[in-house]
Amino acid sequence: MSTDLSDFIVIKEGEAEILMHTKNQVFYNKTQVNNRDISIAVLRAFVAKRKEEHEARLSKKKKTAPQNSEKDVSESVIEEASNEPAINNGNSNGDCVMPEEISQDEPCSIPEEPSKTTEGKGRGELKPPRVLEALSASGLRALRYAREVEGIGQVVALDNDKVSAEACRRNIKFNGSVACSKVESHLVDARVHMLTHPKEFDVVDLDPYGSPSVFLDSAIQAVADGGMLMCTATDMAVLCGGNGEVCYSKYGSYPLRGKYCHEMALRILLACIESHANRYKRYIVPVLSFQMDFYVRVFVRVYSSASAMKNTPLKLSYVYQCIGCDSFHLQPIGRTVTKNTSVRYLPGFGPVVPQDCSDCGKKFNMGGPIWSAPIHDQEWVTSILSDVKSMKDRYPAYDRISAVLTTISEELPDVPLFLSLHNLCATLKCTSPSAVIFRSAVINAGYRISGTHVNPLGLKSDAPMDVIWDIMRCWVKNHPVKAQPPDQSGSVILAKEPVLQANFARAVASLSKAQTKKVARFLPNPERHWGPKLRAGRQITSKHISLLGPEAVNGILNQEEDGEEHNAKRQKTEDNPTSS
Ligand SMILES: C[S@@+](CC[C@H](N)C(=O)[O-])C[C@H]1O[C@@H](n2cnc3c(N)ncnc32)[C@H](O)[C@@H]1O
Ligand SMILES: [Zn+2]
Repeated sequence: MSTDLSDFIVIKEGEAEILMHTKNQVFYNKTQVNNRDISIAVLRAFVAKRKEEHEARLSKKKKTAPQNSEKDVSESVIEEASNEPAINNGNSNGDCVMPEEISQDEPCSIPEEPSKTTEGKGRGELKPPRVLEALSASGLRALRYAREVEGIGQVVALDNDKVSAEACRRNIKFNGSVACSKVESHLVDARVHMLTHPKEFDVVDLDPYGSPSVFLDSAIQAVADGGMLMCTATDMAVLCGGNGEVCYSKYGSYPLRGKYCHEMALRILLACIESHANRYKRYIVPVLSFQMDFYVRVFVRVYSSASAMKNTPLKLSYVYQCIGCDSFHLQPIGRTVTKNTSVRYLPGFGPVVPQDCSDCGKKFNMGGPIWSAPIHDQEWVTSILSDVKSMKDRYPAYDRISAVLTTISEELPDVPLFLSLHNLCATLKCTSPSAVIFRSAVINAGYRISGTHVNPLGLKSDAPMDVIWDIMRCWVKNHPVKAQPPDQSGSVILAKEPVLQANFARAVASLSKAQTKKVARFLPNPERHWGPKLRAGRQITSKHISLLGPEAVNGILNQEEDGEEHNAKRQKTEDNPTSS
């Protein structure tokens, strides 16, 4: 089958160009440029960090074993040859080639037999990191990694859909010699490939339709020690509590429908990845986790250690969420007792809340377990952000990703979930203090407070709930509310006298650094229909409209109508858009 180029349009993102069939048989979502840009930024940081760690290991080894001969050192530690890519992948990617006939079995690249590990012992070299793009569709992401990330090794792109794998191969050829030498495409079930290549990839990227849950067990086994798993989940309705039991069956956690649900989604995904890691005596360390547009994405490093794994229960908690007011409380799963030098691992003390909420008297829902340890490594975040700022032109979604990374860099790292000032005020039926006034009162009471990247109105604080309610009681004393029925949560809360006298005087730290400098932290979507896309080749049904919302579906309809046929049913949908 030869390729007629008039059937294709060329899409360029970053350094990569892909050929998209006008019939749109292969998945491509322009919205995910944010996702791909951040992934490239993290990948760049990973390449640098890995090299740094390797050098530190080398010099430590040299210091602790001065008696060793040079030869011993080179043989007993992982040595470094060159972190340069096999072929310079800067802008000299070679000319684009026209796709010729591509047979299914013909490999596009001419990869040599990949080495089993990239940090080989005794051969004196740190090889460039190997990347697995397990669910690659058109190969756009794999191509961007190969062309844009200096020091990257082989990029293996998988897809179990024949048309997608063919498109990927075509796109590899289309991107020239560097792409051809670095990216290889396989038509295979990603789970089989990952299970049969244990610990062979320094980076595994999962970017599925919907939930990644079925891929996690194999993916966690394919990551090399110290490697990184990157994982997207777009099934936000599941992760955010639409059907708690479905979330439990996929991820092993119950979601709650609080304002913080998107952060909870991130933490459920992390807890789930950790549980898969633990099955293989491994554990994760999150580097960056974010929620954007219609999905969550996490970047975690994966290590093996049976003893470090014992700490997992200390990093997980259940969440009690009051059904009457906005109070929530974390119930850690485990605790430790240290005696002299020995540490005992024990179940957590509980319950951390009484049967009825001590603020409003109502019952609690219990969600989780969630990952309650930090979801980002702030050192990584700072370095990624400054790196992104130093090469603005290389990130098509620079404005959006720098805004998100800025907000993340200011999040309190050790405070899971957040409060919504609007919800607190809705409970009390009072007018809202400004965020600056509320933040000031919290800081003046001796606690910390920050924003959150998932919600412009969310506030993270280490102040206990009784302090938060005391601040609100004091606010209401100066801004009285109309009398409400006595059994309402707000009335119960306001019936108590505050123990703490809130001080609303403006505190210096009440604005974040970004706010002070007027740096953008939340940006609107760049265009309409900035949302999820249907699976490639799918027909649109009313189920899609209810799942994705008419806005997203209308985007697809519009695209199709621009191209070709449209039927009356679709037209009808478009005539009656409602906001999603
Ligand atoms: C959301 S798309 C990937 C998009 C791509 N990562 C990007 O950035 O443009 C998901 C892809 O996973 C593929 N897929 C689904 N199940 C798979 C499996 N078990 N093994 C390999 N590929 C699979 C689908 O065919 C589809 O092309
Ligand atoms: Zn309550």
